[in-house]
Amino acid sequence: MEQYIIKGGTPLKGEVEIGGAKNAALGILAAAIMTDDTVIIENLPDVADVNIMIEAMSQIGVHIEKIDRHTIKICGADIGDVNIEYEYIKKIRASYYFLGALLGKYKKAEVPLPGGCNIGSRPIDLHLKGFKTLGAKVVIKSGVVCASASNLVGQHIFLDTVSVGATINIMMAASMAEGRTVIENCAKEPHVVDVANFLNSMGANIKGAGTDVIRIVGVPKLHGTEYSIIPDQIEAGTYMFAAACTHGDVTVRNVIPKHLEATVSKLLEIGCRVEQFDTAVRVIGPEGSLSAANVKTLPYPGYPTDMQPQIGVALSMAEGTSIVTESIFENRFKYLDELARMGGSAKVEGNAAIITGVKHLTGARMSAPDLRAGAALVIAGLAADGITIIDDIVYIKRGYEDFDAKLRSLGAKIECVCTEREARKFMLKVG
Ligand SMILES: CC(=O)N[C@H]1[C@@H](OP(=O)(O)OP(=O)(O)OC[C@H]2O[C@@H](n3ccc(=O)[nH]c3=O)[C@H](O)[C@@H]2O)O[C@H](CO)[C@@H](O)[C@@H]1O
Ligand SMILES: C=C(OP(=O)(O)O)C(=O)O
Repeated sequence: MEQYIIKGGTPLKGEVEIGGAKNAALGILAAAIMTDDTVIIENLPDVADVNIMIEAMSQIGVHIEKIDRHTIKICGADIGDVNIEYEYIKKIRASYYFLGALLGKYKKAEVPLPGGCNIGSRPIDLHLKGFKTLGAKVVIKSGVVCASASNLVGQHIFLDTVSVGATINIMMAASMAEGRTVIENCAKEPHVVDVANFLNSMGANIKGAGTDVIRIVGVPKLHGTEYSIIPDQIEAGTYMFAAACTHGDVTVRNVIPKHLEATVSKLLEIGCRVEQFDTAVRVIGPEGSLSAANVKTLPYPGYPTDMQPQIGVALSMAEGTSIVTESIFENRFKYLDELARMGGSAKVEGNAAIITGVKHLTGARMSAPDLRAGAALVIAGLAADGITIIDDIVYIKRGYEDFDAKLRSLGAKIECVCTEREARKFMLKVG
C-alpha cells in the first residue's frame, strides 16, 4: 500500500503551478453530457475523483477521448442508460451531479445515493426538493435515487441552507426546463460560477451565479463548447499553508487571487507576509512562531471548510490558543487525533476545536482520515522534526495531482513509497 514518507524541517521555497479545480471539474464533467455535441474541457486536474467520474460517464455510453493529460473530448450523443452504477457512486460524492444533468437532458435519472470522504453526513434533501419543485417525481428505491418527469417546468426555489451541490444540481436541471427558474439563497462558490459559465458556453441562459439569486431561462437544447476550468483555490491554499508552516517562501502560480481572499486574510493574521500578483500569490512564513487566531468555516466568501484542516495544523504550531469552528461538516476534526501523535494539543467540543499551539511537532506514523485532513497531515510532517509516515494516501490522491512531486520541487523531502525497501532507500537519501 502506498504511503508518504517525509523528513520534516526544510522550509519550502520556490514556485508551484496550480491545476484545475477538482470541485468545479466534477460539476462540469456531469454537465458536459447534457449535449449531444462534442465538448472539449481543458485544465482538467488528473486526480482520482475526476478519473472515477470519467469512468462512470463511459459506463453509461459517453464517448471519452483524452487529448492530453489535462484535456478531454466528451460526446454524450450515445448515452444508452440513465442508471449510474453503485461501483462508481460509492467512491465519490459528486456523482450526484449526474442526477441534475440526466434529469435535465432525458427527464430521467437513476443514481445511487452518493459516497465520498467521511467528513460528516452529506444529505441531498435540498437537491431532491429542487427537482420535485421543477416537476420531477423522485423516489428512493434500495438506495437509488430515481427521478423522472414528463416535463420539467421552471419555478421559484428557495434553498433553506446554502448548498453548493444543490445549487449546481438544480441549476443543471433547470437549464433544460421549460420557462424561468429563480433559485434563492444560492451558494456563491467559484465552482458554482464556473459550472454556470460552462453551461452558458453550451447555450444555457443562467444569470446571477456568484450572487445569492440565480435566474435561469430553460432552453430545449445545449450545444458543444470548448472550456477551461478555473484554478483550484484549495490546492493553492494548501501550498500556501505549507509555506507558512515550514517558514518558507512559496509562490502559487496560475491562481485567481480573488478566490483566495479568505485564506490570505488568515495567513496575514497568523503572521505571514503575502504578496499578490495578477495570477499568482506569494506567501512568506514568519521567521519566528506563527500566531494564534480564531477561524470559522462558512460558505464562500467565508473561510472554506476544505481549508479547515490546513489552518488547524498551522494553529497547532502557533503561539497561543486558537478556536476553530467547523460550521459545514460535523466530522472534519479527525486529523487532530492523528496530530496528537506528533505532540499536537487540541480538544474538540461540539463543532469547535480548541487548539493550543506547541513549539515543535515531532514526526510520527499516521493515517490520512480524508482528503483535506490527509493533505494537512502532510503539511504537519513537512514542518515537524524527524520522520513522518502517512498511510491511506489514497484519500489525498482524490484531490491533489502530483502532490509529492510538486512538494519536492519546492525542496520538500517527501516520497511516495510502496515497500519497506523504498522507505529505507528514502531514509538513506535524506540522512
Ligand atoms: C457550503 C460549502 O462550504 N460547501 C462545500 C461542500 O459542498 P457540498 O456540495 O458537498 O456540500 P453542500 O454545500 O451541499 O453542504 C453545505 C451544508 O448544507 C447541508 N445540506 C446540503 C445539501 C442538502 O441537500 N441538505 C443539506 O442539509 C450539508 O449538510 C452542509 O452542512 O463540500 C465541498 C467539498 O468539501 C466544498 O467544495 C464546498 O465548498
Ligand atoms: C471533501 C471534498 O470533496 P467531496 O465533497 O467531493 O467529498 C473536498 O474537496 O475537500
